[in-house]
Amino acid sequence: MNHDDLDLTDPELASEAELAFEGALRPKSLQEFVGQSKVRGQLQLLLTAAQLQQRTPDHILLAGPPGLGKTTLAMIVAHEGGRPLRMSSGPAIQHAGDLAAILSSLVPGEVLFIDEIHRMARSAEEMLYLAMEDFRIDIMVGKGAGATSVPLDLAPFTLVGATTRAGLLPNPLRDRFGFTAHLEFYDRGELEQVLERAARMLGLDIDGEALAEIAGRCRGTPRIANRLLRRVRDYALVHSGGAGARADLEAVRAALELYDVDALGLDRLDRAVMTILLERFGGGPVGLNTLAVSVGEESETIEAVVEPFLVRIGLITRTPRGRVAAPAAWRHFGLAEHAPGVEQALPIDDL
Ligand SMILES: Nc1ncnc2c1ncn2[C@@H]1O[C@H](COP(=O)(O)OP(=O)(O)OP(=O)(O)O)[C@@H](O)[C@H]1O
Repeated sequence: MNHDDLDLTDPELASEAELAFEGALRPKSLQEFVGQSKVRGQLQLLLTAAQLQQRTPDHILLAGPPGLGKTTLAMIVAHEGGRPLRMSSGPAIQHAGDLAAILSSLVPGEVLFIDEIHRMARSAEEMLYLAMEDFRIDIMVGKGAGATSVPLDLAPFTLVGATTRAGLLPNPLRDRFGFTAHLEFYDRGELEQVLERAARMLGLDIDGEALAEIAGRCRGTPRIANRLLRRVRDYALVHSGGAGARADLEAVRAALELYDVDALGLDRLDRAVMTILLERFGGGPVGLNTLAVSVGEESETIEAVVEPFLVRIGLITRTPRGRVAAPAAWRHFGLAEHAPGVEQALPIDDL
């Protein structure tokens, strides 16, 4: 993917170069993993207990917005226990047979990571229940009246599921995870630590003020922090005439302005949602589906990717009657609250 096509603050996008860079940057142990201290403590306990009892750790569900470290944690779970890791994703498992092929080839103790587990086919989900509980699956042989089910024992494994929408998982699946970790957006101090580490690895000489500025504009998300840092590195490199990458506050501001990353780090979609909410609906309340249709996006994306961050930074609130813009939103967009002449909100479609 070309950098020009990449929305710098979209936590779901990643270019090929970026994926390679992410791989190099991924912390390899819980100790190196920055932030999420509660989840880290919980995971450490779960892994140590399993090690003491010489068994495979319980299944783990990682829930939270994109780019907060779910894949990284899955890799750490495997790495800390010295176990092999198999990676797959919900959209790649469209039939029970796809899952059967993966499960039946796992080696004892293997960690199976399924990203976007909420997008797996229903028939596969049902197969997974039995596999998680009894390390067994039933394979259907033949068709129609002559079909029989043949049980197949599996090697004990640990499933690590990742989802941006824990609420979409059926209860029987959710209940089979021994532990659910809810990942939170990172605070500025944590993001500065992520950035400091990445800057060292990139060979970028950057001061504290400059790091703090990037930390404030990356949507509380390490993936975006690392991405912005790379653009700042490019800027610093080019402006030094290739002499060496050194960035200060001024360079960071100039680089991020060039890439349209505003002071709060809002991306195009965030801005589109906020502008519609403020200008067309007079600040709300407005239903999620109406908002999604108005910006031409799936309501799932608005709910899982856009909204959590806007709520977290206090630009919108969720009320029983719909989404409402907070006073800070009017200020950030330089608009007078409940500006005259706004269209009347459409009927509230969903809550
Ligand atoms: N706690 C952390 N400390 C340091 N770096 C981190 C941390 N969390 C994530 N990162 C970095 O952020 C990038 C994205 O992380 P990761 O791929 O694990 O996110 P994710 O939640 O799995 O995202 P997605 O669900 O979109 O795949 C990686 O480069 C990783 O190194």
